Amino acid sequence: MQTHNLGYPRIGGNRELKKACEGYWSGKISLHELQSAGESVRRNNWEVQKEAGIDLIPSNDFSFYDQVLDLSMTVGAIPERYHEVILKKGNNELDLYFAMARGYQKDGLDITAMEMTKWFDTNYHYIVPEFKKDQQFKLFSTKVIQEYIEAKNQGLITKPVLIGPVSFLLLGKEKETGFDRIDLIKNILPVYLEVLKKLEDNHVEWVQFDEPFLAMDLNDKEKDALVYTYGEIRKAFPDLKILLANYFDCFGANLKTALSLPVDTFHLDLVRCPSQLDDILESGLLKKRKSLSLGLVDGRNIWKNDYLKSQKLIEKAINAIGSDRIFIAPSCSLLHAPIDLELEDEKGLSAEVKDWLAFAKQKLQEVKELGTLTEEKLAKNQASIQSRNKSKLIHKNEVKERIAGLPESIDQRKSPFSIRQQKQKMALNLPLFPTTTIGSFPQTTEVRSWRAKFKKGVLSKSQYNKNLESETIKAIQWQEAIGLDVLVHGEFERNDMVEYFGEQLDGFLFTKNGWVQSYGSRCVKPPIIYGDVSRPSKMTVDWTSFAQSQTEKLVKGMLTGPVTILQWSFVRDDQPRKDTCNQIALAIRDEVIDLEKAGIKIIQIDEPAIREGLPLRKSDWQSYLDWAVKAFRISASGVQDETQIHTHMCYSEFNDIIENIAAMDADVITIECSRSQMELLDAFGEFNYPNEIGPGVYDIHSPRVPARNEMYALLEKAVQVIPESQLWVNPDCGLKTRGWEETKSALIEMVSAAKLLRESISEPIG
Ligand SMILES: CN1c2c(nc(N)[nH]c2=O)NC[C@@H]1CNc1ccc(C(=O)N[C@@H](CCC(=O)N[C@@H](CCC(=O)N[C@@H](CCC(=O)O)C(=O)O)C(=O)O)C(=O)O)cc1
Ligand SMILES: N[C@@H](CCS)C(=O)O
Ligand SMILES: [Zn+2]
Repeated sequence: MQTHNLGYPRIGGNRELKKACEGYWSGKISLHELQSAGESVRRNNWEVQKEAGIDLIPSNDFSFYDQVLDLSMTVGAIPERYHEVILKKGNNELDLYFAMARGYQKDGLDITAMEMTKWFDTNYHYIVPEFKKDQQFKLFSTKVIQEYIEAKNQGLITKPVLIGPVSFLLLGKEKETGFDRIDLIKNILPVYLEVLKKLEDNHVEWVQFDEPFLAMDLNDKEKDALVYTYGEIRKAFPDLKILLANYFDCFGANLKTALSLPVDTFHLDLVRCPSQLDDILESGLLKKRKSLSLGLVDGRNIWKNDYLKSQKLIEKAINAIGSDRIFIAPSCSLLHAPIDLELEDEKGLSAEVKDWLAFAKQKLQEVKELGTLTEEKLAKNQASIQSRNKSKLIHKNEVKERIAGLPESIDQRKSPFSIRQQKQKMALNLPLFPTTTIGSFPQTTEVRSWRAKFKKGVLSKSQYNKNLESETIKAIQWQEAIGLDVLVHGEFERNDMVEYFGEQLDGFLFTKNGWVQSYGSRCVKPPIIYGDVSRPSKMTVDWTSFAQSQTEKLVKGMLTGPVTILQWSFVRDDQPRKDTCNQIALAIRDEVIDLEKAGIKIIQIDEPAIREGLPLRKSDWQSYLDWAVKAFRISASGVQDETQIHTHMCYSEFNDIIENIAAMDADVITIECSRSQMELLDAFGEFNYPNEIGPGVYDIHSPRVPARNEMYALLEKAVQVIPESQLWVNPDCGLKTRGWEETKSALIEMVSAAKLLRESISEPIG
């Protein structure tokens, strides 16, 4: 048996790449320094994998921002609006690349960024490729070849990783009507062949093609595209060894097509879909000499692998096809795992708990050990597994009893929306097109440094709180001054919208350095849910009440919803996710009720991850949606009719789940909309969505400041779709990643756009 890896985290053990990119963007470091930082991350990653004894190590899994954007650069899918960036004096390929990712607002240019969306059901975001009807492709960036040569020069023959052409096209978006992007397969394939030729010239042995759309529902045309693609690649490169990777779910109905492809190895995610090993072995469709890559080590979670379970799957495969035809691997790229458990000290994670966990580096070790499993290693592993199974830390009777005793009506508001809306209009007295923001204000270096100093014990708790109070007061005063209608406290006390709650809830652990890339240079540190969840005390009431005490205007309470906390944490795997979600929902429900008791009249429960949590196959959607929607409703329904519940979602397509969003029955939903020019709103209009909506008019992912008329134009589009009495005005998402200067300018413009709209509505028609 051989071992291989599908991809390694590229942020660097101490987030070196994040710091280098941000340094380059702010002009603090040179291009050369940025490139050296990249080189050093790659060298280190290759070393770590080599030391772990992995046989086939990936290359081209590194990226300065996103692997899908890298591929858009490789195949020259560069939208026209960026062509000017190339021409501007002093700009290099990376400047163009970053302009596509982040927008470009200098040298007299003002270019919006490309859209960003979720990578399958993960919390990683990719930059959406843009295609036109007559889209031409040509080899533009040779990064994949350069990185292969770079590793080779370091004495390592790597396995370059490329997203396969079918998945690449499907990940993208048609930017004009009248064509289907999968029809571009014939145009794009020659560029892949050119890349493979260059790799072959450099004596490449293996290439990994990721085709994760194999885990989704594919139509016949898409399946035909797969057959065509890999047939052509095989024709052109009869000797190239090809590993075709599918992950995040079963091959399902695509199994027959997949196994017919002329590739050498099929990678299976046996964590998400262990039953597919039987399906494949019993199908009789696996041709002689084809091998299987068994994705046994969970690339999406942090629990130690259960060697006994893995051993059973390995033995089954060996008995059927022999060990020569087997690779051992993680289930997917390790991009989604934190890097190194050894960076955690005992103060954060107790020795008992640490023994239950494996991060990316430890997962490499697991892959290696599974490839050569000895009795001794198995016994040691089973001792850890038993220690976790039997631990007293995990179970809390009072939590289980509360869940078991919940009444049927636990997810019901007192009255239907139409009645609540009237009562809320009376109680809140808001103008037409109320303006608000989504919660966070800039998390400046200063705010973060206070927290860092407080955590290190350099700043006292009272001084830390005083600093946060003064930041909150400034934010409240400033919001009042520019005329926003519903204010927020700014979330300055929060490191992250999930981690902050994880730190306060029982049943959660958090790490010091367990960073995972979320998008570009932005990382998150997902908490670990290891046991039954409960809320030992109020989590947000003090800060919200403090903010409310500073103003006569309404301050919106700000919570993260149960599905999002679940989705953005590493979740225990010893009970169904639904059960864990309900426990979190009750904790949030208690917080909502406490906020109401403290006099807070509007409470937002963010659920940006509801869409992302959808299973990949439509047939599995409804059972997920049923429990996810119910968990949100449990969290939201403990309040009086007059209390207005908001929810917020970003990076989501809503068309196919609009009924379920309506079933959440939030009084107001704010959604990200601006990058898609309000396209996302159509689903709400077509469905006659009954409750109130705030479509985002300001793209908060880009440093560019939208002008009043730009936002006004978006609002004009919105009033075509949504009745006036239901429409709110707000940015796409929170403003924590932005600086104050751009935030202030943009929000002043936004308020002014809302005022203009009010004026235009009040003028008599004709
Ligand atoms: C809304 N989004 C979120 C997602 N997932 C989450 N878990 N949280 C989210 O908010 N998914 C979808 C989107 C993704 N968007 C984002 C947006 C922004 C970030 C982000 O800003 N990440 C920060 C890290 C945030 C954090 O935890 N900050 C800590 C400080 C950590 C730190 O760097 N400390 C420094 C010392 C600081 C100093 O001295 O100045 C250090 O350790 O070296 C905190 O505030 O305490 C990022 O920087 O990447 C993520 C996802
Ligand atoms: N309240 C959060 C939502 C992000 S999705 C924020 O404003 O950052
Ligand atoms: Zn958001």
